[in-house]
Amino acid sequence: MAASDRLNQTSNILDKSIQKSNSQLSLLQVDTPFKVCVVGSGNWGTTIAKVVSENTAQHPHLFEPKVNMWVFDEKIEGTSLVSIINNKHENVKYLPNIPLPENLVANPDLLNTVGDADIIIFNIPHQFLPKIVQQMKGNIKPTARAISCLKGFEVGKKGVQLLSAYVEDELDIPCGALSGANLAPEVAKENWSETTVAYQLPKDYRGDGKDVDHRVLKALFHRPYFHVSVIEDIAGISIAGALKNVVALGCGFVEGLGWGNNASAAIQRVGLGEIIKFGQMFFPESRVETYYQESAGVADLITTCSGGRNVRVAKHMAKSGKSALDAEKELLNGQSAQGIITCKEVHEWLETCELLHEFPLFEAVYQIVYNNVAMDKIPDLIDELDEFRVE
Ligand SMILES: NC(=O)c1ccc[n+]([C@@H]2O[C@H](COP(=O)([O-])OP(=O)(O)OC[C@H]3O[C@@H](n4cnc5c(N)ncnc54)[C@H](O)[C@@H]3O)[C@@H](O)[C@H]2O)c1
Ligand SMILES: O=P(O)(O)OC[C@H](O)CO
Repeated sequence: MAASDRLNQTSNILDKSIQKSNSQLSLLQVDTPFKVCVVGSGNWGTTIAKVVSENTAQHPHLFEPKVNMWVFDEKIEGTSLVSIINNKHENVKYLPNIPLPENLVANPDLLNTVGDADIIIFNIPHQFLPKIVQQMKGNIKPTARAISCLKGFEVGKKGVQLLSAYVEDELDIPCGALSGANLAPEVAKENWSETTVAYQLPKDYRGDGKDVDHRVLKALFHRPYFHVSVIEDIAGISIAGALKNVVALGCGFVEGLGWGNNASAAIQRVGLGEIIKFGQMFFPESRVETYYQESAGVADLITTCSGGRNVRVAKHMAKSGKSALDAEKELLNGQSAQGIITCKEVHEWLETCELLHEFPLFEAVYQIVYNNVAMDKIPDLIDELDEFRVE
């Protein structure tokens, strides 16, 4: 077959698959279209807001087209970021050079953004979550449903908590999660990638067509360039998403030291073992299969360790001798590398449980970031306690 025929055949297959998925969506009906909002407008917040706004515009029988995005407003050369986004349809600070849909509306008023929403998508660096959730208490629809796109944990009086569980407890609404191998700039440019959404129907599920279910979530997040698998394992995808950021810091250290790909692969091997162990130990409801079957597992570990912000910040620390916070500030223009906070949260939790020795890589990353332990000690720190090695 000639190359042009093969190309035509591929394009026909793609067209048919898009037609099939559109016709499945037109069969999906809801009583009243859901109103969607996004809390957060950083690099990933704005990207996900773009994704869902494209879908709400395309499926008005399922969703109200307008999507409100809460913006923690700031001045950019004297002009408010909110007004720049709404006039220029671009988030010039956190997602420059990406045109945003006109039905995506930036809103600086948190309560006005979330007050009438049926689906609330959380997408902010997780250190800001408690303050935001406190403000939202009593100011949302009791029937609202939430999805957390955050990667991290909440460590407090209740021990180590998934962020989705924290939202559920604080706001008394069901909350699922979205996590995957998703570097925001690539998704924003509409380069193909996959993601995983996890959601469990709540006890007070109001019925098909009346409430959010897996099909509604697929319709909300799936795009031709962003393929969504919807599962129930909220814990599995959230643990993998949070902890791969700590592993990525470890990869950045060895890469910054100039040790190359083998060293980075070794860190990822040990890291994956510790991620799975952490899940089994503290969240036994998480499924080991999720780590290798879903985008939110190994695939996210690989992409983050290849080109994410955490690995870049750690490399910069290794090369410049700067602290984690200084490196983050210098490289990321207001964005966050969540591994810096997550390794501290993990350390505090494991210390409370007297289990630091069970997670040598996580602990080594913490000691390097917070106690100036030399990066080139990583192999010894890991080797001492690496339970996967045969003596
Ligand atoms: N960027 C990515 O590639 C990516 C991909 C997948 C998941 N994630 C996860 O998504 C979550 C959000 O990340 P992001 O990339 O959108 O954020 P970001 O790192 O771009 O952070 C910047 C955002 O933080 C906001 N902010 C700053 N100070 C604040 C304050 N005091 N209160 C509230 N907000 C404040 C800024 O306004 C801006 O919206 C994180 O948990 C991250 O790990 C990120
Ligand atoms: O850029 P990072 O390191 O925050 O990683 C981004 C995403 O979590 C990758 O899926």
